[in-house]
Amino acid sequence: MTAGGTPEVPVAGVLQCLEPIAITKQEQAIEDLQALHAEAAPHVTAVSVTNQGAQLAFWPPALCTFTALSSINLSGNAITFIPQSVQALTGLKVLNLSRNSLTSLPPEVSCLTSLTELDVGRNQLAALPAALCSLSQLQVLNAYSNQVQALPQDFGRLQGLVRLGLKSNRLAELPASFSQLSSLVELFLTDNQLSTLPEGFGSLASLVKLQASFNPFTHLPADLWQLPELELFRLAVGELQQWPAGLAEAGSLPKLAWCSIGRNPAAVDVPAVPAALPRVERQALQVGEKLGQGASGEVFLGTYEGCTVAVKIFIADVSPDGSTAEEMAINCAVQHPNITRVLALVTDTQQQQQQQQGEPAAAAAECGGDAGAVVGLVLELVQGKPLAGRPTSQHLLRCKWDADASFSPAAALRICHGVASALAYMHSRGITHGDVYAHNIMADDHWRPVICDFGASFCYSAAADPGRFFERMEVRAFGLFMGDVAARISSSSSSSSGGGGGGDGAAGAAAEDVVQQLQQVVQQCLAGSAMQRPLFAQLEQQLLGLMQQLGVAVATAGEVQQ
Ligand SMILES: Nc1ncnc2c1ncn2[C@@H]1O[C@H](COP(=O)(O)OP(=O)(O)OP(=O)(O)O)[C@@H](O)[C@H]1O
Repeated sequence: MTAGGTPEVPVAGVLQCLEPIAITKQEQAIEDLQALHAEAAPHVTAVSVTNQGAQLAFWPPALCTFTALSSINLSGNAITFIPQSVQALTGLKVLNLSRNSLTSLPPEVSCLTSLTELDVGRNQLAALPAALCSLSQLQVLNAYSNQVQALPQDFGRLQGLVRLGLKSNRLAELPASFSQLSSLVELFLTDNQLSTLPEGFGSLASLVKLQASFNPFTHLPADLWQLPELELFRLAVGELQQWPAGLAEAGSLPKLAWCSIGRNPAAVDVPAVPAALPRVERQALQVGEKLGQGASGEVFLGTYEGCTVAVKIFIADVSPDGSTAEEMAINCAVQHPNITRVLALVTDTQQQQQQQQGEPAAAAAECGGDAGAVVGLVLELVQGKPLAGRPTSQHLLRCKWDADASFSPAAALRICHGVASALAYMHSRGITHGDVYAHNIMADDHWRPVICDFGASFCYSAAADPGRFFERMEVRAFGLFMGDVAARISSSSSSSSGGGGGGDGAAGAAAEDVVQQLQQVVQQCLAGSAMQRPLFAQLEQQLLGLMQQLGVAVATAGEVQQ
């Protein structure tokens, strides 16, 4: 508990004084609690009792006498209801009640007129009260993992909402007023029962991120394709029969850069995993240090047939952006020097037996219809690390780069050329990566980039996409990536290798000229009209031309070729 100007106070002790019966376990005790309460109540601005091992069985009513409170965090307790007296907390701005046992919210929440953030995720709410809709200051509402079946009809009155989390509920439709949420930037609808979105959805003029995979969408409103700011659209695993043709020509979704539509009838089936690909039993693999972890799996250093490799073990049979089986199948289908190479499938016979006996098991996927519980991939080890960190909610859809990340002109060109080459290869086979970000691109000592993570990838029919919308969309993601790399070019960078590192005099001027040209290529990729963007094959050639101007060699696996 913190109070402006007063020392930090162990909150569990204060709450014990206020509501002895509310705490089932108590780990701390302090002296003279009554005096402390009397002194502290008017000043305390924040209370946090969370994950301390001391579970609150219910909301301590006396907490509502702390009228100076602006933040309450009671997440991870066993609270079943919020008392009516909560109405006194008119100055409360942040309320976190996630991971409790709430079955409803009282109408008195409408009195929390200063509330800007409300987190009621992972409870047992069957509905959100209509009273919530009067919270005009509310910017963040998180209600993921509940059992909400419908939103109040007036939901659109929440016009200050910027971030709305409704993942893993039972929503079958959204109210018509939803289109009035004009400030909404991030919307999470993954894993509901939605078969469409309301007409007028295209009025969400601020929407940048729309996560809507794992819904039985059969159709989408026509105006959705006009969303002017939408950059990320996840729509995997649904019933969508057709992706509208002509989106590129119509100037639709001008800022879309990341998309996934895998496992919809509108996508093309992924290729079968080659039968000749070796399989190795999980128990027979030597696995060591963890190299990384993402939403879909954990990656370890391992040994396979005497070679050091990376072993990716999937943590569930679905990932936030699609299914693990499709991710594996697509990764197996692509072979390119700038794409992480699959050496073998990892199987788990024990797990397969458990599944056959009807026991729950961890991730296991049928790859291409062939038998066996495939739980992971043996991958060629990339000697290097991801170029940047994942985007955080603070950096909405933009990777987190180290403050000192810098590239020589040569290194930057090698990276950009390698990625363009890999994406040209993928799109020539009708595959969209779907997640082109610096955090999914690793680079080795020679600045050979390697694209990994096919969790959002999908196959499409080039014939049904004559304007090449999917490719031009992904060119925008590449342009954003390339812009980040170009912004970190320094002619004095120690990343220089293979010539063309800049330096003094004529060489320096040539490097500067090339960097300027690279910036122009970035701008072409970011063109507001998709049809004006170049395709990856052109980009690969343009970047190769820049490398040649600077005398830079293409970096390939294990060697640098002139
Ligand atoms: N072939 C490889 N060689 C070395 N390290 C690797 C390799 N593949 C992945 N890694 C490491 O493991 C991390 C996670 O891998 P990956 O991005 O494939 O997982 P993910 O669960 O799909 O992630 P995301 O949350 O982005 O979907 C990478 O960021 C990287 O650090």
